[in-house]
Amino acid sequence: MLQSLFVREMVVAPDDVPPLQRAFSKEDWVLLDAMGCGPTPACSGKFLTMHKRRRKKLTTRSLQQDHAILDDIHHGQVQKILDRSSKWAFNAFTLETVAGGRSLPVFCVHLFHWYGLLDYFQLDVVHVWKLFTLIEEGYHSTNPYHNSIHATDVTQAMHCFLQEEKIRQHITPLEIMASLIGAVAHDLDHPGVNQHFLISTSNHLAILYENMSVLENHHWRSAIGCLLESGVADQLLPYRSDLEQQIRDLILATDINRQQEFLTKFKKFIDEDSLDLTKAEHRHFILQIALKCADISNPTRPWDISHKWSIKVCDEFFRQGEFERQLNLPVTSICDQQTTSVAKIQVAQENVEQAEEVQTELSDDEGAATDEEEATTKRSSETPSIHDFIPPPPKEIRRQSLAVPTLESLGVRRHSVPVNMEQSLPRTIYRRESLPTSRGVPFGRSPVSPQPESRASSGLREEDELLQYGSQSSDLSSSPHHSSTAEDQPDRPLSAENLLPEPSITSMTSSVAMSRLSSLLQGNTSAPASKCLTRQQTFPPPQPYIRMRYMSATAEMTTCPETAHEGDSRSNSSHGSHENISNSNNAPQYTIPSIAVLSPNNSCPPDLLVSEAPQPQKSSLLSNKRETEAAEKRKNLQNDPKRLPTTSLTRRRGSAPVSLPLSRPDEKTLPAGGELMPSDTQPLRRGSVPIEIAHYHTFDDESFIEEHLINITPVETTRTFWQYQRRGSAPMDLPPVSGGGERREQLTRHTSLNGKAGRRKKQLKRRSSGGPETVCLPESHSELLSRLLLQRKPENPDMLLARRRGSLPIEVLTVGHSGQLPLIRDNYLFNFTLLSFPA
Ligand SMILES: Nc1ncnc2c1ncn2[C@@H]1O[C@@H]2COP(=O)(O)O[C@H]2[C@H]1O
Ligand SMILES: [Zn+2]
Repeated sequence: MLQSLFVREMVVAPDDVPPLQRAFSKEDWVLLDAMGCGPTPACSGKFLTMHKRRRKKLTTRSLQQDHAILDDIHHGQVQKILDRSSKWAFNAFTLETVAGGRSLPVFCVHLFHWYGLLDYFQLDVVHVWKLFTLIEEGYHSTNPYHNSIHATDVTQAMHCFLQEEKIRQHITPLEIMASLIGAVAHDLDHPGVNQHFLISTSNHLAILYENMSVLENHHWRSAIGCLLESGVADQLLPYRSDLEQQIRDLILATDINRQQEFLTKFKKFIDEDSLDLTKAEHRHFILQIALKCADISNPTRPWDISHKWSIKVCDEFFRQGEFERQLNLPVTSICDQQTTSVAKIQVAQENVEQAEEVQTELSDDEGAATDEEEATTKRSSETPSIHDFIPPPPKEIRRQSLAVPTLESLGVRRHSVPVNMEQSLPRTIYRRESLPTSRGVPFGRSPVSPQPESRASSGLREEDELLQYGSQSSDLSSSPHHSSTAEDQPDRPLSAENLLPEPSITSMTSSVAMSRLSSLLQGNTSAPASKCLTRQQTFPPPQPYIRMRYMSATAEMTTCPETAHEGDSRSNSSHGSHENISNSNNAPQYTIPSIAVLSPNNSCPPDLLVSEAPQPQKSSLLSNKRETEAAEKRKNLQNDPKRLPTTSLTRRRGSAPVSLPLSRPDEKTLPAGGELMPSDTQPLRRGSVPIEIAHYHTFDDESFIEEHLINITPVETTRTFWQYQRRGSAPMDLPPVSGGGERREQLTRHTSLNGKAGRRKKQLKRRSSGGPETVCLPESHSELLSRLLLQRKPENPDMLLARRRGSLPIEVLTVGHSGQLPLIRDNYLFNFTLLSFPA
C-alpha cells in the first residue's frame, strides 16, 4: 500500500537527542498552575467531556489515595516523559494520562522551550500556553482516532524528524515553529469522518471548500484562528504572514488525496539527488513530506502503541461505516466492519518476501530476547502466530468478518510493521533483528545502531516505570492499563460510543429537508444534493467546544475570500480574552440573532438587518393597543430581577439566549460596521433551557408579527403549535418519542468495535452548548420571518420553520460561494435551515 511504502521510505527513528534544557522551570510550573492552566488540570468545566474525566481523576487521586499528588509527583511524571520526548518510543497516551488530559499543550510548550522559540521570538509563555490549550480544545475528544492525542503523537514524530542532521543543520526558527504548529493543528476540529463522507452528505464544509481538501482547509484556518485568539499572532507580527503561509502549506500537504503528487516530486528529488536543504524552497518541501510521514507514522511505533492506534483508527472508520449505513449511503469498504476487520485493514498484501521476512524475524527475535522479555513474551513465543498481533474480539460477539485471521490467510506482516525498521522494539518479536540494517534513511543519513533494550526505551515500559515512579496507590498505578484512554475503563468513559453527546446521525439535516431547501432556494426540485445549502453540523456533533465557533468564525471568516464581519466572530466566541464584555456598557450591544444576516464587509445593508426591519405603522388602534400591551410586558420583564442583563448578550454563547432580539421601535441605531444592534432585548430563552419552558405567545395576526418582527415573548399561555416536549437542542429530525422509539434507537445506537451497542444514556440529552437552538414559529410566522429576512416572498409557501443549530459554526452561513445559490445575494448568506415540523 502506498502509505506503507511511504512510511518505509521516510519514517526513521532518529538518534535520541538529549534535551537542551529542562522543559519547565519550577517557576513555569508555578506560573501555569497559578493561572489555573498548568499541567495539573483546572476544572474549568468549560468542556463537558474532558471536564468530567479530569474531575474524576483529581478527586480519586487527591482525596482518597494520593496526598502527594499535590506535590511534585504529578509534575515529575510529566517531566520524566518530556525528558524522553525525542525518542521514537514516546507514548502520547501515557503523557495524556499523567498530564491529566493536557498532553498537547504540555508537550508543545515544552518543545517551544526546548527549541528556544520562546526566547528567540520573545514569546510570552502564557500566550503560548493559551495557543496550545485552544488547539487541544479544538480537537474532538469523542473521536476515537482524530483527537488531541493524535495531534500530540504527530507533533512528537515531527519533532523527531526535525532532529535529522540534514534538517537540523539548516532549519530556521520560524520553520521549526511552523512545523510544530502545523503538526499539532494538522487535524484541528476533525469531525471524525473523511472528506468523502462530508461530500456525500453535502456537509457545509464540503460546500464551503468546493470538495477540495475540505478537511485540511478547515484545519489550517482553524489553526490560524487559534493563533489569533491566543494573542500569539500579535507577538509575531513581523513573521506572521510567513508563518501562516507555512502552516497553511504544511497542513494542506497532509491531504492524503494529494499523496501521489508529493511522492512523485519526492522521488524525483531522490533520483536526481538534487535536494539542497540550504534552499528554503527545498526545506519547505521536505517539511511537508516530514509532516505527511509523521501523520501516518503510528504503525512504526513500538507495538503496544501502534496497536492501540490501529484499533482507534479502525474504530473511527467503522463508526463512519455505521453512519453511512444508517444514511443509506454506500458503505466505504475500509469502513465496513461487516466485510473487513482491524486485521485486514492493517495487513498489507501478501507476498513471499514478506512472509520470509516474518520467519526470520521470529527466529532472530527469540534469540535476542532478554530474560525479562522472555518472561513477558513467553506465552506468545510458545504459540507464535498472527493472533499475537490481532487480539480476537470477545467471543460472544465475534462475527465472521471479524474472525481471527490465520497466518496463512493473512500470511503477511502487519501493515503497520515496517519491514525495514531497524529499531528494536519491545515485546514485538516480529519486529526485531531481522530488520534490515540499513533503513530507507532520507538524505543519506547513517543508520542508527540498534540500541540495547532498556526499560526506558519502550513505550510500554515507560508506563511501567512511571508506575514505579509515581505513587503505587495512585489511580495510575491502580490501573494496569492506565495509559490507554479511558474507553476500556468503566469509570473513565472516553470512547466515542460512550461519549458521543447526542445521536449524531440525527443531527444531520434530513435529505427531505435538503431537497426542500434546495427547491426553495433554487426553484429547482432536481437540484443536486451537493448544491443544497444546508445548515449542518460538522459530523459527528462536536463536543460542546464553544471554542469551535471561535475558530470557525475567526479563521474562516477572516481568511476566506468571502469574509464575514468580525461581529460574528465575537458573538460566537466563548473566550473572552479579546473583547471586554464588561466594557460593553459604553459600546454598542451586539448580538447575532439565531437567524442571522451577516455582512462580509462590515456593511450590512439596512434592509437585511433585523433591527432595520420595517417599522410598524402606528395609525392602527389595534396595533397601538397591542404594542402597548407588549411594551407593558416587556417592561415587567425588564424589571424582573431574573432577567438577563443586556451586557451578557455581547457574545452569545451556546447556552445564551437564542431568541431574536427585539428592536424598540424608537431605536433604529445601526452601529458602524453594520453589526446587529439590539438596542433592547426581550427576555430571551437560553439555549440550554428547554424550549418548552418558554411558552410562546400565539399570534393570530400577521400584522402584529410584522410589526414586531418576531417578538417571541414568553408568556403564560398554553402551547399551540409545539407538538411535543422537545428540548431546545433536540434534533428536529428525531421523531417524537411516541411511535418513534424504534427509529430513535436505531439512530442512537452505536456499534463499537466489539459489536456491542454502546451505552448512549447521554445521547438524548442535550448538550449545554451543542444542541440546535431553534426559533420555532407557527407556519405563517415562519414564512413571514423568512420573507422579512430575505426580503422576498418565498417561492415555496410550505416553508415551515427556521432554525439554527447552536453548535454549528456560523461561518458556514457567512462564507459561501456567491453566485452558486440564489439565496446568496450581494454576498450575503442567510443562516437558516428549513425543516419539516413533525406532525
Ligand atoms: N494504522 C493505520 N491504519 C490505517 N490507516 C491509518 C493508520 N494510521 C493512519 N491512517 C490513515 O492515514 C490517514 C492520514 O491522515 P489522517 O490523520 O487525516 O487520517 C489517517 C487515517 O485515515
Ligand atoms: Zn492526522
